Amino acid sequence: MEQSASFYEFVGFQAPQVPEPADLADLRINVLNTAILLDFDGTLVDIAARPDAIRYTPADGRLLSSLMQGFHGAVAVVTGRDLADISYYLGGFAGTVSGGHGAQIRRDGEIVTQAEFDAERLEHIKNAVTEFAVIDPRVILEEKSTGMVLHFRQNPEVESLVRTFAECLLSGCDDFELQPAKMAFEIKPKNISKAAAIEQILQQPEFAGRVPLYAGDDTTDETAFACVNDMGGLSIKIGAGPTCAQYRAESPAVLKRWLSATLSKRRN
Ligand SMILES: O=P(O)(O)OC[C@H]1O[C@H](O[C@H]2O[C@H](CO)[C@@H](O)[C@H](O)[C@H]2O)[C@H](O)[C@@H](O)[C@@H]1O
Repeated sequence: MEQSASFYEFVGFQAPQVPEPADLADLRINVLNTAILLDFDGTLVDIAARPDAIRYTPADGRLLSSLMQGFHGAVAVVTGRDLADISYYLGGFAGTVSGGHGAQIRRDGEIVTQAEFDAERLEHIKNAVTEFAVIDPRVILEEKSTGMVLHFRQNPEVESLVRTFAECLLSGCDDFELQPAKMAFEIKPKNISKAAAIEQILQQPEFAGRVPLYAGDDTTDETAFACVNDMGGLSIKIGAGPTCAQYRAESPAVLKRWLSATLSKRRN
């Protein structure tokens, strides 16, 4: 039975504590039997003012290429971004990419998974959201092939208004749901998740039999952490906040330094 903190305060005990993740600096992995699965925003790149203002540098591209080489192709980027959008940033990255919070998977340049949903319903949702943003331009819209995001980073005061609007729009809707994100609310198909995408990716020959390591920064990454934890894998939370991940890194820069150092140690 779940007990709230006030129950424990009432009876004079402390609520059970989730263990604090260990420092990433203490983690050593074997490149020969580990698969690398990386979230994108807030994990590989720093969070920016707008979705199109991130800085994905040539050094980031080189790191992914080195990881592909070092981990023999067992490297995937698993992001909430639309596949078309993330492909633009990742350019020539040859590894597996999942977009739309698990709705899409691209492997060897081919889309091997595309979530099914009511396309007509999504069109109506997109139209309504677009009208909302015309009436209240304090939100920035991000259109995806599987959904829509309402960003309010520039105007945090509209958060509850945006939430109420989106909740009303989706009330009684069987196939789409609201997903809170960092300074944004996302409308996405139900029954898709990064965890399901990870399970599918791990069946690919390059990944099969390897210990999955997943790094992410957001509440949307918690299902992925739980998934790899259950498989006996490794999970890394980037930044602050409650998490079920086993390790924590302060920032994308710390994670990238650790990944580079892991590759260098392999060569020595
Ligand atoms: O799964 P991720 O790769 O972490 O993607 C999650 C969402 O990231 C993006 O939005 C977030 O990052 C933006 C750029 O730093 C920031 O401006 C925004 O406030 C954040 O919510 C992206 O735009 C979304 O599509 C992703 O779902």
